[in-house]
Amino acid sequence: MSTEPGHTFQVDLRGLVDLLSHHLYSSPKVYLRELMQNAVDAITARRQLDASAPAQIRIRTGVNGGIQVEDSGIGLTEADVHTFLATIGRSSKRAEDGGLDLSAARQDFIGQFGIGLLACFVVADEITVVSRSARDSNAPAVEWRGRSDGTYQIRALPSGTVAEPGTTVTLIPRADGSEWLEPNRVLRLARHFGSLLRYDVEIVDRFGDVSKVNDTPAVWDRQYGSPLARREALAGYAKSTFDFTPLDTIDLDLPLVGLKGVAFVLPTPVHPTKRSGHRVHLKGMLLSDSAQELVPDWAFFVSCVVDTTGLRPTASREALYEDETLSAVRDAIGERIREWLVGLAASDLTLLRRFIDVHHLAVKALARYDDRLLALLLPWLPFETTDGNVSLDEFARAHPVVLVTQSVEEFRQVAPIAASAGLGVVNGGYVYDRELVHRLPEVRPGVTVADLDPETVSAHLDTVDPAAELAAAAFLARARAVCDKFDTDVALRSFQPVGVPAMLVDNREARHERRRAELSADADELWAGILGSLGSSAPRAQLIVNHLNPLIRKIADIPDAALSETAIEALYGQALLLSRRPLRPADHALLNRSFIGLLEFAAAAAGTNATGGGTGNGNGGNGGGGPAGGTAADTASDARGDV
Ligand SMILES: Nc1ncnc2c1ncn2[C@@H]1O[C@H](COP(=O)(O)OP(=O)(O)OP(=O)(O)O)[C@@H](O)[C@H]1O
Repeated sequence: MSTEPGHTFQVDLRGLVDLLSHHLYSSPKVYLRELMQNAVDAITARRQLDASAPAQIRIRTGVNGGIQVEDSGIGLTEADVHTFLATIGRSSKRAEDGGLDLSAARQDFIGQFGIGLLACFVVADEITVVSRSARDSNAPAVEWRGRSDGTYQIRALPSGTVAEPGTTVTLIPRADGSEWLEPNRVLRLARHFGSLLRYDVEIVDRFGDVSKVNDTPAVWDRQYGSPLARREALAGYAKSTFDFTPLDTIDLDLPLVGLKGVAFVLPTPVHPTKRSGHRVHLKGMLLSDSAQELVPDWAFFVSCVVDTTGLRPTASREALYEDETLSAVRDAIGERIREWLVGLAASDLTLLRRFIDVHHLAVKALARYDDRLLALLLPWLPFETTDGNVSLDEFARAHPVVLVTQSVEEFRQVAPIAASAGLGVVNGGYVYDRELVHRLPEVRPGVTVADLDPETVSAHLDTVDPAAELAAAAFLARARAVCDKFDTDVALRSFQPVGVPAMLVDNREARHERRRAELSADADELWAGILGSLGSSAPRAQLIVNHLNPLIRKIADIPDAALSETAIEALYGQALLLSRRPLRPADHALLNRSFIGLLEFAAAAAGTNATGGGTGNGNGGNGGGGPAGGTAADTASDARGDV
């Protein structure tokens, strides 16, 4: 068997550069980060040989329209250049075997992938590296000239050309890259990425003027005259960096991953789904100003800025690599934020109240998963209740039985009536609220929490005396017959406010049950069977008619059956509208029918009055023109057909 000769992959560098520029990096600006990072790493490497070696990084702008980055780092021999610089994917900063096991990347270096220099081809057609090694003092200085088409030249320089070990990288811009190398832009970018770099970087323009890049030590590491001065400095930093003055600042310090920084508590509410961006520096270099993975989801009320040595970047170096370390860091930062909240509850109630005012939604989201926080903060959280917007503790003191609605509309409709009957109701319709209120007894034993159901409301409303109930018997029987069609019971009660003629109390379970029954009626045999087997005996809705309401008293006295039925349908329809629940087609038909029916009666009564019939209320008898004789009812049923 003959063996085919082996071949080597060819790499089209232009294609690779396009790939990086358009898909790996978010912007061409990263070229400067890569250059600064290589310079810092080179100095780190040299200092490992000689702790007193100079640490200078100088960026010269306006050099033939491009830039020059000089460092006093470890430098490269000709062999190093071939091995590391001219081989894509090879890096001197990984384990000795050069493998891609990222966990083996040496702790001290920022780079590790061996592709960073390629980012320079996004803005430059040609990169020149002149270097002299600090490892081998006899090795000549070397010049490498690489082009974006993948070709490079290398030559040894005459001795004496480069006085000191170190490296100088020169970029000459591409036609479409010059804006990124323009002096002011370079200064801004260098400060953006390099403010916390551990070695000083300076920018020298073509007039020789020098600007500083670093802004170290980090604002959280500086010495201040007093805690107040520190607080103010941190607040000033948040203002200039994030454009807000924080409610408070939480120090972050996780020595195991060399992480230090601060979490700023946002002064305004944010939507729980909108996660704030965090500024993450890796060994001083800014990795991202919008990293989201750093804190747990629930902590959406902070924006952090941190510098860490222990986390790893993705290859684009614009996000954090998701691994166990990152997950542990996230948990630890979460724990720190939780401790801060616990601390507030113990020692700074004013700030806690301000925090809860702004972020109660966040805290509610958090308390669902965290029993300790639940115990600590649930009593402080505000809820919409029949006593107004109050904390649960305050509410539970006034109401040993806390009733909670399942929806906002249920609360809107029932709350005033329940309140006047002495019931304490919490609006459970907002996100998390019902779940949290139900957990109150865990925190405050002795308090009872129950869902508000139709029976509870009607049981707390005043019953009417037997004589009045008897007098209304005919009306009630008719009302029950009418409402039975809508799976609704009818009860007569006295309640406040007097102005409400009737209310419909219902719950979601009952509504689902009715919906299921409707579907099962319309479905074919198989589905009807399945839906039928899902059925349960959910409570029926209840139309509670207010005996104190003057209109009800009048309606109860209407002798005419058709008008009385239309009036009952109208009452039901109005209560339905007040309940603000979604209307079904049958509900629309009912509203239409009763409205048109009432208009018919009103028009007929007006006609009777105008012709001088003199029958008083115009709906009392079956006499000529009276609507009850059939006209209105017929029209109403016509209307039913139209819908
Ligand atoms: N200023 C410099 N001084 C000394 N060596 C350098 C310098 N710049 C680059 N190198 C060498 O070239 C190699 C490749 O650099 P490159 O920026 O492409 O990748 P890297 O820094 O190793 O990893 P990353 O892709 O994560 O940046 C480096 O590993 C290093 O050995």
